[in-house]
Amino acid sequence: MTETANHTEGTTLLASLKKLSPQLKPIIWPLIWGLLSALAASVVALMIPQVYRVLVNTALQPGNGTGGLWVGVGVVLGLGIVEAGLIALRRQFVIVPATTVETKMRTSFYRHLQQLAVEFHDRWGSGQLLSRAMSDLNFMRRWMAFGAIMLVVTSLTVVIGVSLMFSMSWQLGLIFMAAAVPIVIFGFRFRRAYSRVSRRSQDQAGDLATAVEESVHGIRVLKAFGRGREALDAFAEQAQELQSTEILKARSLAVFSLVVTLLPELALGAGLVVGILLVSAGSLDVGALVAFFATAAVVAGPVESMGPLMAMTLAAKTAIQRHFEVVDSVNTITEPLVPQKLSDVRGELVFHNVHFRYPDTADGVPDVLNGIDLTLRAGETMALVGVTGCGKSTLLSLVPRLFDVTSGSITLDGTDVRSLPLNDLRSYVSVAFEDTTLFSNSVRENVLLGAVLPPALSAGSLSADGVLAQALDTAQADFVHMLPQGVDTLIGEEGLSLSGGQRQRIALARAIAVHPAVLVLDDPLSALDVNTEERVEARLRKVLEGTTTLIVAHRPSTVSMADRVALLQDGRIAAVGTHSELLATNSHYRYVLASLSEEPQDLDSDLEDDVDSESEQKGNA
Ligand SMILES: Nc1ncnc2c1ncn2[C@@H]1O[C@H](COP(=O)(O)OP(=O)(O)OP(=O)(O)O)[C@@H](O)[C@H]1O
Repeated sequence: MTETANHTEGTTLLASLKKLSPQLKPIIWPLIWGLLSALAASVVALMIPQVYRVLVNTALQPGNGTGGLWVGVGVVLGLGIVEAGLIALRRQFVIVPATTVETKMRTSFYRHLQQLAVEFHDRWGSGQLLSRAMSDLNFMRRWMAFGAIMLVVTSLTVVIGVSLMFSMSWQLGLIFMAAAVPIVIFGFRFRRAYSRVSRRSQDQAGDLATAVEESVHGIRVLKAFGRGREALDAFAEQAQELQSTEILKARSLAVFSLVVTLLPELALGAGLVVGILLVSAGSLDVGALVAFFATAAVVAGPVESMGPLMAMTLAAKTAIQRHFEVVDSVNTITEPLVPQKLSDVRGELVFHNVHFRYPDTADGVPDVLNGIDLTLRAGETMALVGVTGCGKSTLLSLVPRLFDVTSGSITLDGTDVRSLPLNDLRSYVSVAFEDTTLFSNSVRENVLLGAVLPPALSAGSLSADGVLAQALDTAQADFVHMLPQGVDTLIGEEGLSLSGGQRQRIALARAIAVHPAVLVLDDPLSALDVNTEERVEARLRKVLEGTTTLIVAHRPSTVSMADRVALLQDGRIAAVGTHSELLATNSHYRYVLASLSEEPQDLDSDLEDDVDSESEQKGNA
C-alpha cells in the first residue's frame, strides 16, 4: 500500500505561507528589495504615458518648437532604460536567496526522509517522495522568486494604474472598472476549481513517477514474465489520466485568461467611443485621452498576467502542502530522552516478552511476535529457524530498531536498546539482509559504508584498506579484484551488474566491515552455493569470534554453523538448543528442517570456481 494524497483541501494560502515563514524569514529582505525593484519598474512604466500627455498637450501643439519634443523623447528613453534596469535588479536580488532556500529545504527534506521510520517508507510510494523532493520544491522556488513578487506588483500596478486612469477621466475609469466586477467573481470560482485540479495533477505526477521507478527497478521480472505489455498499458492509462487532468487545468486557466483579457478590452472599446464623445464635447483634452489609453496599455499587461500568476500561486500552495505532509510526518523511531552509553559492549542480547504487530494489521489478527523470550550469550552464534512468514525477519528488524517493539523490551548488555542513542546502537549492531541493496558507488565505498575508519580507529587497528581486504576475504568476495577497476569499480544501480550471490557477498562484507558487537544476518547466504557458503561460514566463525550473531537460516548448512538454534513458532520461541538436541527432541524442528529449500545455485560463483581452478592449473603447469 502506498500513501498518495493526504488532501488538505481548505488550507488557505495564508496558512501555507505561515508554514513556509521560517524558511522565508532569513531571505525576507532580499525578497522585499526584489519586490520594491519590481514595483519601481512598474511605476516607471506608468510614468511614460504621463510624458505622452504632456507631449501631446504642449510640445505637439502648433507653434511650439521641437526642443520640447526632444526633451520628451529623451525622458521616455531614460524611463525605459531605468525600467529595464530595475527588472534586472529584481532578478539579482532574489535569485541566490530563493535557490538557497530551495537547496536547504531539499536537504532537510532528504534528512527527514532518512530519519523517518521504515514503517513510513512502507506506506509511501517512492515517486511521491521523488516528486515532492524535486518538482514541488522547484515550484516553490519559482513562486518565491517570481510568482509571489509579481502577484503583489501586478496587483499594485493595476490599482495605481486604474487610479491614474480615474484621475484623467472618472467616466472612462468607471467603464474600465465595470469589467473588474465579473473578473473578481470569476476569479473566486477559478481559484477553487484550479486548486483542486492542481492538487490532483501533482499527485498523479507523483504516482506516475512511482510507476516508472517500480518498473525500472523490476525490469527483469517484467521481462522474464513477459509482462512488459501489461505494464505499458497500465502506465499509458495512468499517463492518460494525468493528461486529462493537465488538459482540464490548462482549459480552466485558458478560460480565466480569456475573461481577464477580453473584458478589459471590451471596456476599452466602449471607453474609446465615450472618450471621443467627451473630447468633442470639450470635457476631456486630447492629451488626457491619449494618456488614458497609454496607461490602459500598461495596465493590460499585468491584468493579462493575473491568470498565470494565480495558477502559479495555487500550484505553489499545493506544493507547500505536499512538502509539509512529509516534513510534518512524525518519526516513530525516536532518540531516547535520557540516552545511556555503553562503555564496553560485550554483546549479550536478550528479548524480554517481546510483542510486535505491524501498524496496519487488522483487528483480531494476533501479533506477529507474541511474547518472545530469548537470550543470546555474548559472543554466541544463534540460528533462528521457523516456517516461512512466521516472523523471523520481523524479529531481526527489532534489534537495530528498524521497528520498535509493541510491548516488552530488547536489551543489549542489560540496557534497553531504546535507551541507546540511535547512532551508537547502529554501530553496535550490524545487519545484512537477504535482499541486498548496493549503492551507485565503488565496491570500496559500498563495503566501508558503516565502518569506523582511521583516525577514529585506535592504534594497532586495521587501516581502511585492511578492513576492506579482511571483510571481502571473510565474505568470499575476492571476485571484486577481477572487476575492471578492482575495488574501485562502480557497482550498484548505475554501475556494473552483479549476480545475486555476488551482491550478497558484498552486502555481507559491508556488515562485517563494521566490526560490530552484534551481527544480525537475515539469510544473507541464500544465493550462495554450498561450497562458497561453507567457505564463508568457516571465515565468519574465525573473524566473528566474540561477535554475537543472530542468523536466520533457511538451510541445514547455515544451521550447523550456529552454537545454538532458536525455533520460532506461532510468534514465540518454541525451543532453544543445539542443532542435534532439537533434531532429537522436537518434531516441529524436524518438520521445518525437512521443508527448508534446496540449495540454490550461484552460477557466477561456479564460474569463479572454474576460473580459479583454471588459473591454478595454469599456475601449476
Ligand atoms: N512491512 C510489513 N507490514 C505489514 N506486515 C508485514 C510487513 N512485513 C512483514 N509483514 C507480515 O509479517 C509476517 C512475518 O513476516 P516476516 O517477513 O517477518 O516472516 P519471515 O519468517 O521472515 O518469512 P520468510 O521466511 O518467508 O522470510 C508475515 O505475515 C508478513 O506478511
